[in-house]
Amino acid sequence: MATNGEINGVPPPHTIFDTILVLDFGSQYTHLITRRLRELNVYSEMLPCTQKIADLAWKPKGVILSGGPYSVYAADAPHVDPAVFELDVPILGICYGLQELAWHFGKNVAAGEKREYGRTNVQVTRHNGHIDHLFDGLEDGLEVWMSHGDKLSKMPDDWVMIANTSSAPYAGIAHSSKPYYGIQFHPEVTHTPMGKHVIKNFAVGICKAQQNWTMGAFVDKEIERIRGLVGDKAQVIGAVSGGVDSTVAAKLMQKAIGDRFHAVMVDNGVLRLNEAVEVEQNLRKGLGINLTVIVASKLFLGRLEGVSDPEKKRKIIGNTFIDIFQDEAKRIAAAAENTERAGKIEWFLQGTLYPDVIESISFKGPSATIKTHHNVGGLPEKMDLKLIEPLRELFKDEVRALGTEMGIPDDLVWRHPFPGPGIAIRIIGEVTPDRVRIAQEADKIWISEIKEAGYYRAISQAYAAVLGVKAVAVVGDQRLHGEIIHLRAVQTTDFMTADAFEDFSLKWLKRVSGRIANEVSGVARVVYETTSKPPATIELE
Ligand SMILES: Nc1ncnc2c1ncn2[C@@H]1O[C@H](COP(=O)(O)OP(=O)(O)OP(=O)(O)O)[C@@H](O)[C@H]1O
Ligand SMILES: O=c1[nH]c(=O)c2[nH+]cn([C@@H]3O[C@H](COP(=O)(O)O)[C@@H](O)[C@H]3O)c2[nH]1
Ligand SMILES: NC(=O)CC[C@H](N)C(=O)O
Ligand SMILES: [Mg+2]
Repeated sequence: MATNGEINGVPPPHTIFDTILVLDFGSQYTHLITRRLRELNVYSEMLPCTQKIADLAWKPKGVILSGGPYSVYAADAPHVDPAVFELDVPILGICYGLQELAWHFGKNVAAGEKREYGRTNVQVTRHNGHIDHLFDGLEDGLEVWMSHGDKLSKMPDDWVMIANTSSAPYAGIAHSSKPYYGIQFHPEVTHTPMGKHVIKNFAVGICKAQQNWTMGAFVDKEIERIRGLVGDKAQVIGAVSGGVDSTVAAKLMQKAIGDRFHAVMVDNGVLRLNEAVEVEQNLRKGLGINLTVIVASKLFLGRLEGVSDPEKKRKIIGNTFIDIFQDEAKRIAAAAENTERAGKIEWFLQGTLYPDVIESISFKGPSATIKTHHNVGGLPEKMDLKLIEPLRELFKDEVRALGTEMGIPDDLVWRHPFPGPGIAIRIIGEVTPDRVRIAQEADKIWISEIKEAGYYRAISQAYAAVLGVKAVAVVGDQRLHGEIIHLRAVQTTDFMTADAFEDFSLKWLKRVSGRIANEVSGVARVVYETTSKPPATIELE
């Protein structure tokens, strides 16, 4: 079925902004192509390579075919719908994408003698006396990153070579009369320093896509879209943690439908120190969001008593959260029945981001199972609510830019992520009220010192945890058998891999450790973790 995702006559971004369609052949870098385009303020969406062009009810300004692990000549290799060549728009093939174009036009791709992997230099070549527009401004060549084993055995008819390397004659090819291009290198990775320039030449120079994708342009259109979707009466409910995603999504809802959006925050007793009070201040007073905070620390800590297994802790917290949220939703719904200006609660707000969407639609080959995403344990289905996901087209840095655009203060927009199960997975062993207090107080000192030293933004996530084994210390001539505080600070771009932050001096760490040991009662020692992920994970449990 052809659909452009239009709801109540309100069009989605790909019908408003010039859009470059990225077709994914399964490369681990495909999402980066989309990222680079967005950074150039060109809107881009990714779809799997199996996308039928007839099912696409919007027209892209250009199409990029990504890299991928297959060999185009293999029997089970994925191929683009040939209708893509009838769209009459420019096409750029990257790596597998180049090979796919060559295969379509000439079936002349074969296994190379050896893999070409790593950095190399590309020379830009002239044909008809000039270099190709794809390489405008790159006449002197460029350093690129390659990762392929197959190669073009011969140029297809009607194609010309536009770039080469010392070992590969076909680093760049172009159709002689149509705007079709192929490059064997990966312009989307940072190891190709001028790669973004090549992508810009294609998207802006060749496809003529407008560079008008900004959060300033997005915000008004999204507010209109939400209003169209929800209508004049329906109400929306959403779980809000005070984290970046839910806060930005909540602010957008507040701007669109005011108090018909109901934000619910649950104080589960394992939040950061004073977090619930601060979130309430920031969201309700600062941002005007219709927020209810439910204090349920006793219920959560009661159910966690005697539980040491991390997965059990997660389950208990998740289930308790759902119980509380459902009760609150019923209460809000009952109250809503008596108001004239508003209707039923029909929607559930979820802060799904574009990486979640990409993860669930990316091409993983014939045997792939598609992953599903639930931020809050399948609540909307259980409660028979429709899902509203205003951030589902955005990457995290776009969410931050959108937050700033809507006047959300920097310390909220740049806040480190905090896991749903909170401090419960930062205490090894049983979660007791005293251990929670120790973790919270130590974390407060750790984070405030990090902020004061100017490290907060350079660090992706930092926290203090309780190791749950005791050590001996001497405090005021008294023997203390106390807790060991574990400090963690990591740098990461995607939270899949991470490195321990290494810019702290030992002197600075010693001072902060001293503060924690002296100021937090019950602490005997303080350690800083240097393990990266993998093998470790970011959280302790
Ligand atoms: N204490 C809480 N009260 C209400 N909702 C919560 C709470 N903890 C988590 N949630 C819900 O779970 C979702 C997922 O949390 P997640 O940490 O992934 O996102 P976030 O908190 O919005 O942003 P960030 O990734 O910056 O922490 C939140 O968006 C929110 O809807
Ligand atoms: O909402 C959440 N519920 C969880 O159960 C959970 N476990 C880990 N995390 C967060 O995920 C990122 C990666 O963490 P790990 O390296 O520990 O797996 C980090 O940002 C973690 O904080 C969670 N977030
Ligand atoms: N990175 C890629 O797209 C590789 C394409 C193809 N599998 C090759 O090895 O040549
Ligand atoms: Mg969070």
